[in-house]
Amino acid sequence: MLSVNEAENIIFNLAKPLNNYTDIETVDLLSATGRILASPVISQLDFPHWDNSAMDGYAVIYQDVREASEEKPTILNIVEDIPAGYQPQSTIQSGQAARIFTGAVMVKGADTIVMQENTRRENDKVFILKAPSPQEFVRHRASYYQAGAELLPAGIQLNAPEIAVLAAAQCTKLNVIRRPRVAILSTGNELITPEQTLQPGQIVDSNQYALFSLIKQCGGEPLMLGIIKDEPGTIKAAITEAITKADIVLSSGGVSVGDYDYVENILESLGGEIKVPSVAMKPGKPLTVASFTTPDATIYFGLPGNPASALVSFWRFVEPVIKKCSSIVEGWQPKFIKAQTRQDLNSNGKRETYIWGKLDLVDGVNYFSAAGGSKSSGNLINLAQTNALAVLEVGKKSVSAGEEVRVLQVY
Ligand SMILES: Nc1nc2c(c(=O)[nH]1)N[C@H]1C(S)=C(S)[C@@H](COP(=O)(O)OP(=O)(O)OC[C@H]3O[C@@H](n4cnc5c(N)ncnc54)[C@H](O)[C@@H]3O)O[C@H]1N2
Ligand code: MOO
Ligand SMILES: [Mg+2]
Repeated sequence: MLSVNEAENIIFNLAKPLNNYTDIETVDLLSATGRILASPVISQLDFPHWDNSAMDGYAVIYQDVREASEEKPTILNIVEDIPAGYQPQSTIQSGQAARIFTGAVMVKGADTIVMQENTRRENDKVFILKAPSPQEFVRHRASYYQAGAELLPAGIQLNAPEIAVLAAAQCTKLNVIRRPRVAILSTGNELITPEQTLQPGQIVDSNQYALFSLIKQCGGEPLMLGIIKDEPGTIKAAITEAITKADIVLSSGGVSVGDYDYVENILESLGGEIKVPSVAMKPGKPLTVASFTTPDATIYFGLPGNPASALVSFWRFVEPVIKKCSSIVEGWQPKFIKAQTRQDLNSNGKRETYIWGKLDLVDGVNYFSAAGGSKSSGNLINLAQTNALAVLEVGKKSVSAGEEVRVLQVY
């Protein structure tokens, strides 16, 4: 059986970023949050656009006020009032100043701003009570960014700071990478939808919902193909549809060794190359990964049916693949951190074990608290309100409370 690291190498290498030229769409700025920029943005505007004042105060010539003090103020004549948004008309001469406000355009002739608190006003005269430093509180044109340089590179995710930059640069239409299309199908004769009436022996298809939500949260476009009966012909037809429509396909169930576990054989019969037949991890052992030579080089994940196994497999392997396919340049890899466990954690030591729980940051220390209740991979109830998975590598049978453990952050 492949180790988690071996499986990870194979799976992450299968994932190819979507194409920055052909796999793009144009979106409005207000729809761009979370999207991945397809091409670099260059602005023809300098930032700041003009020399301007960082304070409410007076625009002066430094040489005039360099000796100013409370005892010996420099007295200047005010020749103009400059609010923000106004284009100054005068040129300051020695002995003169202009009243100016934060963000207002710097007046010609002046080179320094004296903040209001260091002045006293008498009619059209200002008394400078404290010498400023040269060029103090002047925000110089192009000191933040020079027109023509790269403002934002391709491959970054657009979040609030980038949206602000794009708004300021008046970029209202953006080329972003299309979302990777991820098909989901649930296999199982026992499955019903959440709307149907439960009959004895049936199980509600929660995996389809969990996967839909996970795909959305990591930037993919989910395509729900529904519940598929455990019949080879039906599964084959559904998988055929899924691999033609999607970049990535996720099925759940039917990958173990039972009489109704058909997925692996069907993948092979459709020309899929089984890259990962199972993984030495708990939960998630029967994870089956195949690649197809469809035009989109579809990657197929046969996730185990047990709800916790499906989610853990998703967080460990599928989420990074969706993010890498989305063409994000940095940060698609899983995020592991060190934390102190609040309880003893146990494993049989045979497979890399993932224990779901909650990560808290208290006074700069990360603490991991394992979820209470049954650790069965059939128990989805105690997955609620968890945000992390503690990892016990093969051979590690326990970590005691207070000791350090490696943790995969999933939210
Ligand atoms: N003899 C063995 N039996 C099992 C082994 C093994 O090595 N030898 N592995 C076990 C492990 S580990 C897992 S995980 C499961 C995986 O089973 P499958 O992927 O084949 O999944 P199913 O048999 O179809 O279902 C398992 C379980 O999960 C429920 N399920 C399935 N789909 C959904 C869904 N969409 N939403 C909610 N719940 C779902 C299903 O009803 C079953 O209870 O195999 C072990 N067996
Ligand atoms: O992988 Mo199964 O995943 O242990 O329940
Ligand atoms: Mg099974």
